Amino acid sequence: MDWACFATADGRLVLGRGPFEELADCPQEGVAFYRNDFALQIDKPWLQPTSWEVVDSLAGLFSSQESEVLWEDPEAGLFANVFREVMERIRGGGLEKSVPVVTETGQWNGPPATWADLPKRLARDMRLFGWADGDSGVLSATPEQLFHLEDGLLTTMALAGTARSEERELFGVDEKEIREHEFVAQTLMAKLADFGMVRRKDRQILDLGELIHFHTPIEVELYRGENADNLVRRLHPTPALGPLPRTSETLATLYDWRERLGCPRWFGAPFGLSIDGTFEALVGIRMTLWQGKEVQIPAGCGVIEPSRLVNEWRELRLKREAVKRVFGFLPQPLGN
Ligand SMILES: C=C(O[C@@H]1C=C(C(=O)O)C=C[C@H]1O)C(=O)O
Repeated sequence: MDWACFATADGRLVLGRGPFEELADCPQEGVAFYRNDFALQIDKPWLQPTSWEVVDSLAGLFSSQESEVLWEDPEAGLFANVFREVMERIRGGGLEKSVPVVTETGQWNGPPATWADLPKRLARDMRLFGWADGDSGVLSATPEQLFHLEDGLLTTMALAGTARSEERELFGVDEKEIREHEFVAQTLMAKLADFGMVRRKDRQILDLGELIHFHTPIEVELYRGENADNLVRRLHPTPALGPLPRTSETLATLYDWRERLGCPRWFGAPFGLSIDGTFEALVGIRMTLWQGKEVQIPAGCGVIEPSRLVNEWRELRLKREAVKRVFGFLPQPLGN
């Protein structure tokens, strides 16, 4: 890896430069990035940079140019097949929820010049992270935190349920969206109960400008010191990105659906930073991935029994469009 960046909860953008030392365990001191794939298959996920600094832009990481991208619409038929299989499993009783992912692919000549200023242009609740390795890389502006760990206090969130900002009133009373969200919130509460005293705040609406989500903050006063790797394994994937119930079988079917739909391994995966004795992991969504001339934007949708194919397909497009606007592939709407 050549570089990695992570926007911390207190608003610093930490940029680490390679070569990175790969470690199986979190180092006791200094700064280390945590990178794993969706299936958590990386043996040495901790990456210690040769040097690091706090920056306020990504200038210098990307060559500035007029970016041109030729996007190709994802195939509806492939998604429809997977959607049908998800529904069959749900109706068969072995599954309550899963999260198929559709990836739009394009050919580009490089990132838009605006990427340098991305840190300044993001909505308050979007957190930036990314990395590059030779001619491939990832940049994410994610609204979703897996967890933050500091002084025996773990904070996390349920984030699920999606609509356009204009639909806010109806969204607030939409039973299907509330149910989808509650699956995530209640599963997190149950998983965390072993670790300490769990407190849940009220469900809120998180407004990202173009999209809104239900958001429930959760915090846990830990009974004892917990290891970051164990917590990642315990919590990832939450039902915001993973199956419910989460068993080796439901995970295996999700891996299969993701693979058939061409989902990149980094999508939905945890990415974190250990600094000053705190650790935080974000959930890798709302991202652009690239490899040479190819660029990808994946998006997932939570499917539960009342979900309908056309609505989910629309939600996936909505999420991709929001990502395209954030990353400068589409113009910002007037007024922003
Ligand atoms: C899977 C994504 O987002 C997740 C799924 C959501 C949903 O299904 O409503 C909402 C927020 C995220 O937890 C994505 O952005 O691709």
